[in-house]
Amino acid sequence: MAIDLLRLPTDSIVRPDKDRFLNEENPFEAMMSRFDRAAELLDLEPGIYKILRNPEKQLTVSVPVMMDNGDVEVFTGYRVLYNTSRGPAKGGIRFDMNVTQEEVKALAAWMTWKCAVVNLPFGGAKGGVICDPLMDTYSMHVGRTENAVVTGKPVEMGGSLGRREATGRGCMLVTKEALEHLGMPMKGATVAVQGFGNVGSVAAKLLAEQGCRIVGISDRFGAFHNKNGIDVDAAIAHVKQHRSLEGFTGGDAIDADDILTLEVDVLVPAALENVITTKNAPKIRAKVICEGANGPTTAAADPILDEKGIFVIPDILANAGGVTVSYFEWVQDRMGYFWSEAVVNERLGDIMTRSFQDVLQLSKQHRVNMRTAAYMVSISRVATVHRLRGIYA
Ligand SMILES: NC(=O)C1=CN([C@@H]2O[C@H](COP(=O)(O)OP(=O)(O)OC[C@H]3O[C@@H](n4cnc5c(N)ncnc54)[C@H](O)[C@@H]3O)[C@@H](O)[C@H]2O)C=CC1
Ligand SMILES: O=C(O)CCC(=O)C(=O)O
Repeated sequence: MAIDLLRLPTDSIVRPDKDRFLNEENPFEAMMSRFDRAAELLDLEPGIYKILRNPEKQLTVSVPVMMDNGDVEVFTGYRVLYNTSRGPAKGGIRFDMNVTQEEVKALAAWMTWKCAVVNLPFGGAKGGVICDPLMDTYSMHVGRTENAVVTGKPVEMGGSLGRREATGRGCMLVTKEALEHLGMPMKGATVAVQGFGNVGSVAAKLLAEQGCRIVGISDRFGAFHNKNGIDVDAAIAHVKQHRSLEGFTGGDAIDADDILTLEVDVLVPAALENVITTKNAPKIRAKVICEGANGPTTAAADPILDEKGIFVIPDILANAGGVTVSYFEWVQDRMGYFWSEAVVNERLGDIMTRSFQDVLQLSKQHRVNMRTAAYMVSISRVATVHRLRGIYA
């Protein structure tokens, strides 16, 4: 028989010490400490608090793959369904040799909060496995073409126009909102971008189109500074030709770490987790940080950025443009009717702007930073559905 967690006395809850970071770089702990802060401010009831601190389901799988040479290799993969109360668990699969279960758990939780902060009818999940994308294999299993099951597909196969640019576009849109809120003009605002792949290069291009001056860019192979403004199209063309920024001549080469500490209006970390830590946070000189990557700032670095008065647009909001257009892709596939790129971008704009304003309003109301406010918006939306559907739904 199920115990009604809501009826337990509050003092039976052991809340972890929110100021204690066992491992600054453990992404799941980072997620949890932010979750705890928001849950406390929301005065979340004990039952829902406990439910939301744990993934619904975790699976470890062995995936057999027939290699090109005919040999069969078996790869380990993880799938974490963090929460499905708001809808099917959305979240891609990370293909990487270094995936860990803790990382997949954190990414699945972030997908839950990300989908909720932009109010998509999805829960959150993530997977990690080492092989090529699976849509053909999945379609083979179900005996028909299942376009709606995989998002980020080529447009010719049921993908959405605008998906490739969506995450970078979302970064540009929330940066625009943030600068307007802070009374800083977009035109002439200086920007540094770490990571020049899908998210970073598109964010740089779209911010430049809005009048910003991109003074620093970097990727795994090089970092460049140009106080007069980098020609972003030339940098994109360079990467297209050489597959990296190495050898780019449109700026002075600088140390890779220095991209994060340039004196700029806006810093866009769009490469990796855990790049802003207690070590370098005191040296960061940006006024606004737009987190294009998932988890670029450690939880222990948050208070340092707060003390410096840096306005951080948190990852679960800043990079939610990608999952939003993936949602649009799912909707279009289910209808079998596809929107023009202008319609996709307009609807993305509506969602990103409204979500930014929802978070900003709560941040003012509770006098908390944007990250805590974003978690509060998400957690309260997920918690509401648990209450409406019954606590165990
Ligand atoms: N692509 C998407 O739609 C979304 C991506 N994200 C997150 O954004 C981040 C970037 O994703 P993508 O742009 O799609 O990946 P990508 O693989 O296209 O680009 C990654 C970029 O980061 C650079 N990079 C890697 N290590 C670096 C280092 N040590 N220093 C500087 N640059 C480094 C790479 O050289 C590359 O330019 C990831 O954290 C990803 O999880 C989040 C939401 C959606
Ligand atoms: O739903 C998608 O397209 C993936 C989005 C994603 O991986 C993320 O937001 O971290």
